[in-house]
Amino acid sequence: MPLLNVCGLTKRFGGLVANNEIDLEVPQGSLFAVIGPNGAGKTTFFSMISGFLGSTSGSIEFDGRDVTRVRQDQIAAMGLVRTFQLVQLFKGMSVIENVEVGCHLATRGGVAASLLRPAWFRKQEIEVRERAHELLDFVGLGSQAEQDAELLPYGQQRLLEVARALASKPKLLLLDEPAAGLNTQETESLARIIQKINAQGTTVLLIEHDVGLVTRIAHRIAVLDFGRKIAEGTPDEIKAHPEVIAAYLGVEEENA
Ligand SMILES: Nc1ncnc2c1ncn2[C@@H]1O[C@H](COP(=O)(O)OP(=O)(O)OP(=O)(O)O)[C@@H](O)[C@H]1O
Repeated sequence: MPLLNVCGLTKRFGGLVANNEIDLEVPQGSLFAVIGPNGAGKTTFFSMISGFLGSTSGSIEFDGRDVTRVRQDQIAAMGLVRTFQLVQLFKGMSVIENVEVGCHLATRGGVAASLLRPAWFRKQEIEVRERAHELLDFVGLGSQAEQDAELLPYGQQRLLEVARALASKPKLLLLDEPAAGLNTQETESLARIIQKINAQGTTVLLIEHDVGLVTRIAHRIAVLDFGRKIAEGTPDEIKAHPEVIAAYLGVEEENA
């Protein structure tokens, strides 16, 4: 059974069909990518899967449950967590506090516990801090833990966003253009981090513009164009797919 099973997913904005009958099965444990030109419908697709946007028709099943009409906070609590195309960190907080907020989504507590601070709550606070440190080390930001998150260079803010998303221990991590705005070296280190996340058992679905990155790390790739899925396959199959070459890679097909 796939971890995510999308059937006939469609989104209309007035007369515009942003997603048109998209089918997608993301196997448990895979590193899956969705690519496509600007305006192809990638973000719309992600927003529907993560519950930020209602669909016009179609269905979304996650971890064996129909989540088509489930709210985004409930979907996140089930283990489907996304990052955004534009970095969205908590302002006025340190690097580690940003990750701790993510950790708290996966722990018990509430206002009463944070005021009364019973023993179990204090123990939990220590565990949260330890886990936040581990996650910062994991993405290579361990030495910047106490720094103001807003003062991090852009590439590191993106890594912090990934660490925060991991803090809630997602089953499926959706990464929306994680390499946007990164230089070659930062993209390489991000690629290694995404592979490590996947190797540790988290299923990853990413949207990317950087075809080079995607074909290097993804197990399977789906291609959107004008709201339709025009191809799906392994990186080698996608690189050789005539419709993808014509629509996306912008290169003339050989012998055409
Ligand atoms: N809220 C909205 N209202 C109206 N049209 C929208 C809305 N959101 C997206 N669209 C349109 O739907 C189409 C798909 O947009 P979407 O942002 O999903 O594409 P994308 O592949 O993510 O593009 P990009 O790579 O530029 O982010 C575009 O034509 C866009 O203008």
